[in-house]
Amino acid sequence: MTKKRGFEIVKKYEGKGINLPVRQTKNAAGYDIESAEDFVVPSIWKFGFFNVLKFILNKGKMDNDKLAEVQKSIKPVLVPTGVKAYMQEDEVLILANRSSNPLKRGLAIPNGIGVIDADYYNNESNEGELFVQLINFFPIDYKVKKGERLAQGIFINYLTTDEDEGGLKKRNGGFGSSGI
Ligand SMILES: O=c1ccn([C@H]2C[C@H](O)[C@@H](COP(=O)(O)OP(=O)(O)OP(=O)(O)O)O2)c(=O)[nH]1
Ligand SMILES: [Mg+2]
Repeated sequence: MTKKRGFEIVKKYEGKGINLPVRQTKNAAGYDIESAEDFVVPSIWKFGFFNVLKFILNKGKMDNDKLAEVQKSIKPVLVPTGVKAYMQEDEVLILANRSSNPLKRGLAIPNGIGVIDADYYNNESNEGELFVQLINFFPIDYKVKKGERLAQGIFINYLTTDEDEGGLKKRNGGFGSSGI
């Protein structure tokens, strides 16, 4: 069988009990993607609240170091999955949240959806490992268990405009690797 699309375990997590994503029901669109580790998604309030309050009381003025500290405390986390996805050149894997996540766990994907490009697979910086970007808007930290299903991956085709042959850059990572 020629390989068209699928998931593989990245080298770093070989032999570490990672499950490849599966669909739960016959016609489910999404392959459920699990956390590769126990992981804490800190509440955005826990560390940020008092700093934000100070910021407001200070009428929006804050020195750069303090501001960096505030932003860091509210930053989303990248949960490792231990898996990478291969697909055809005209395909993309969409990482969508599970609808139960905001309701039951306060977990949201702040980038809306994750876009996993076909050329992310086996990139030289992280081998193409998928990461789920999350924030926790509930007031207490959320403890993710290894193997907990956090997001779902949906493979789709994408279209390109006339005479577009693609960019010239080589993908060597994610999360801003192509520049500002
Ligand atoms: O939720 C996500 C979103 C992205 N990625 C990886 C795969 C994707 O191919 C790469 C780049 O994503 P995107 O193009 O959305 O982010 P960017 O900020 O534009 O980064 P880059 O400059 O690397 O393209 O990061 C993930 O692992 N999870
Ligand atoms: Mg990009």
